[in-house]
Amino acid sequence: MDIAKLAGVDAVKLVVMIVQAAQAVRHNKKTCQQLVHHVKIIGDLLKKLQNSEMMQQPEIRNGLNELEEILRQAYMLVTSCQNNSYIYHLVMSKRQAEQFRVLQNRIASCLQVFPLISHIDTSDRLDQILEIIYPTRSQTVKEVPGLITGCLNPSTTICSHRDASLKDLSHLITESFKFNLFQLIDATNNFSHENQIGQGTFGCVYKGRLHNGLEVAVKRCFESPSSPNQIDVQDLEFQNEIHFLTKLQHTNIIKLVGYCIHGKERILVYEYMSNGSFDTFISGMFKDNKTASGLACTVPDN
Ligand SMILES: Nc1ncnc2c1ncn2[C@@H]1O[C@H](COP(=O)(O)OP(=O)(O)OP(=O)(O)O)[C@@H](O)[C@H]1O
Repeated sequence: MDIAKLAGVDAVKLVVMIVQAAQAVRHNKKTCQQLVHHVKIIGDLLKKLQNSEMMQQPEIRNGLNELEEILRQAYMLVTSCQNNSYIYHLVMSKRQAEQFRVLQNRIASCLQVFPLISHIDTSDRLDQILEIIYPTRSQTVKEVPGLITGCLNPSTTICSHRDASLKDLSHLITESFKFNLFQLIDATNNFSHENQIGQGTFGCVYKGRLHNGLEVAVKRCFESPSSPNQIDVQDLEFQNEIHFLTKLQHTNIIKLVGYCIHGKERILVYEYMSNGSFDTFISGMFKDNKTASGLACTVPDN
């Protein structure tokens, strides 16, 4: 097939075509399977992002166009491996090997960009949620507890995302909630076993008391895995949680009091909930017929 004939085919369709084509290859079977493995990952990620409004943004579209171009080449390469001719294989094998190498590199670079795209997408969605919760153009952060030295001045006004860039906003907020590690060591009796009140997927939770007397639940995240990419993803998830909870201050949302980043340590500090466990609290919220979403929050009915 001529590559020009693939011009209108979108990325998801190209992924399907590549997977099918790989089933009929005669040469380079193993290399084709490796390529298909990565192409399938891309396909799954694309399906997840498909309905996101962000996919229509010009900079994302440009990236997608490039991705489609890579996938078209991948399809052509895989179909060329279906050729049965021994002579063809002999003549082309060196060239194909080089093409596979180049494509694998380009695909690997694409895969590195996905966590970033997904991070931007999550931030966009959070902004949309905020818009529902706080429809006013701006709001004063009066409810943010003034617990830490250098905490936000209560009169500080946070503009809505229409007025300030998300980057500036999240920087402004997250900087104001920072704890240092020693404050948390002090609060939790050096993360002692006696202070441990639970454990979740991401880390152990300790009961603690801050200098000002406030009881807190301190979630000390498990150490990041050693692969550099995985650390990036885990850090993005950590930042997302800070970003999300610091922006959402509502009576039915567990308040994030602060966070700490120190070397490999990633720690989140929440208000302590004395009225039973986290699960009890969540099921209680459901009994109230309120909507709950991902991070155990409820959204006002109005
Ligand atoms: N703010 C809090 N106040 C009191 N106890 C808490 C608080 N947050 C967590 N806990 C306790 O720590 C346990 C673990 O909580 P964590 O949020 O880490 O995980 P989870 O939500 O239970 O599970 P997962 O992380 O898998 O979603 C909870 O079951 C609860 O007993």
